[in-house]
Amino acid sequence: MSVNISADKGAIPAFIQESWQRCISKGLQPSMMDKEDMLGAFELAEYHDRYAELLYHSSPILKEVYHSINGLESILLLAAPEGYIIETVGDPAFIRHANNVSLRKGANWLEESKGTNAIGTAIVEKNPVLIHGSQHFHQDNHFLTCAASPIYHPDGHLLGVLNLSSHQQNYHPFSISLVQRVADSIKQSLLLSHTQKREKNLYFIYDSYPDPLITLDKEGKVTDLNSAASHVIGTSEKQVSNIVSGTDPLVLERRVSIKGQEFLVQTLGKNMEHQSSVIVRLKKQKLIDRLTTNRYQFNDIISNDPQMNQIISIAKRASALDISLLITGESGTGKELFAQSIHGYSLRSDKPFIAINCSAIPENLLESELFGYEKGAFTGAKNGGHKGKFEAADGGTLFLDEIGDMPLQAQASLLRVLQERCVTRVGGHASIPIDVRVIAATNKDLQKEMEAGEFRADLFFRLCGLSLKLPNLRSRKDLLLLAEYILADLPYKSEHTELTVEAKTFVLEYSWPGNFRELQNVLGQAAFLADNGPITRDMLVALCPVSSIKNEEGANADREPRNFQEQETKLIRNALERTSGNISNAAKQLDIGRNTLYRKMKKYGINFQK
Ligand SMILES: Nc1ncnc2c1ncn2[C@@H]1O[C@H](COP(=O)(O)OP(=O)(O)OP(=O)(O)O)[C@@H](O)[C@H]1O
Repeated sequence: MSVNISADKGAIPAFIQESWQRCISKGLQPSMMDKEDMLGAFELAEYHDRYAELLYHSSPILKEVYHSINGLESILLLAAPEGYIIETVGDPAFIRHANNVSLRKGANWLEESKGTNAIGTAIVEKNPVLIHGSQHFHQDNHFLTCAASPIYHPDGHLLGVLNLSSHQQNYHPFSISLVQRVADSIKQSLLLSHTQKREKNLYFIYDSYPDPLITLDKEGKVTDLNSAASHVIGTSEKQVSNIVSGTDPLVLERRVSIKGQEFLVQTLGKNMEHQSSVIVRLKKQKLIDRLTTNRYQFNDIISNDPQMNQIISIAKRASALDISLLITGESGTGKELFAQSIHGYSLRSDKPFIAINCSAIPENLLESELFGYEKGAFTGAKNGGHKGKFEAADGGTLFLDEIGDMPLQAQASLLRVLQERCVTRVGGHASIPIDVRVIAATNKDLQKEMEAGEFRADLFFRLCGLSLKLPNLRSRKDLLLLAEYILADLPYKSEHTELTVEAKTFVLEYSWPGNFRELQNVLGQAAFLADNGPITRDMLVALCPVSSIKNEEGANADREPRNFQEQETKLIRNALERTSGNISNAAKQLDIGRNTLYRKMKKYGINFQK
């Protein structure tokens, strides 16, 4: 046969003409088959191993389909993506004909081997194809009519090809849709088994998760608990319900006490597959201290605020010097974040970072926690004695959080340790040398505390080799950036989780007394409330105490902007003030284009003078 593409053009589908062209360009000849590419028994067995999952899911389906088309003198074949036939089910009489052209297990039916044919061309086209009679490139195959469909793995890669072949006089228009549907059934079967495996894995993770996990339905009824939860709480439905009762999916964290142990109850969010259920995690709280491994680095500090950036650069320089540091700032401004980053940036970074919250430890235990104790030092002291935090932090950094709350007696002992660079355990005599850098932090005004006689001035000067005062959130110029960062980091965000213009105004106007932590908490709850939609001003207002709205513009600021225009005008004025009238920067902060900003300034009659 000579392949006359132009003569047949009208009747022959374009993809077949293209296939013929490929065959010709590879030097194939319609009248002559190339040498057979046939797998040996051993290689075929290897293919069976490689495609065991496909064979497992398709074999029963192929048998069932064949059963329903039995009598049509046909053969169903499964080929690997490499073109080799790995499974056949068919009419014995037809199988003999098929054998004559190597339409059998082990043979390769890529276009390179067999010219235009349903298996090879479906692999090229990545779509179901029908190749009928003389549309086959090789003359020997003209007696066939074949339909083939690719089978895709649930993750999208080509897993094989399903082919139905018959005598061309038995051609039936349903053949292509039949192979397509069978290929789909095989894919569904694979998908189901993958989902089941995934669910099993998820359940395994849920059940073996080290913290107690409890699942609640939308009415707040307990539907499941993992092994850790049954171990900690017991399996009595009443006990479990008591612990989670009142769990509001919008309240992300609260504390409970179970058998004398403190737990943080955290709502992990909606279970997406069962829209309305909620998973609650109980996280064990260490009351006394946090033996923190160093977690944060300077890179983790989000900032586009000039003042904050300057503090970061000072803190980096101070990291290298082994001086003591005092970090001050309101609660939630990032004092511990800085302390950890400084440690991570210093030459002590491979040594321990130990944090201790001076306000969380009962007064009579603070010294033994800091300096350790010898056996029998006090009632309840462990027999072998105990290392204190100074010894535990040896070589590294000790972070004394809430130093402003340290009792005076402990302050005196701390001063001695800092001066002598040695600790003596409570109840002991030996002086143990220590090499520890101290970083202290407080949200109190130590100056006032000193004036009131509550804080020792000599200790203050010891601690304050350098002081870093962290700005509060309301004075920062990068509030919207922080908000964006927090939203982007939420596990349950969607592409629509963003602040509306009015909500952005609110973020800029609210005074955020709880600083970063409050912003994080409010946005986390709002995103949850928004249920994958935009976060509105109303949602934020509902989550924040109204009394904390900033009051910057004298008498007029007593009231809320009345409408959208007023809000937008205020938002624009604020942005221009913050950027000293720099249009590009203001537009960037507002997340709008420069031209839009000019247009809006004109519209609202804003004439900002630098
Ligand atoms: N600029 C920032 N970038 C990224 N995360 C921040 C930033 N500021 C604060 N945070 C985060 O806010 C939370 C509170 O920070 P941190 O605990 O360091 O504050 P703090 O000032 O020590 O608070 P407190 O005085 O209540 O102990 C932490 O999760 C911290 O990671």
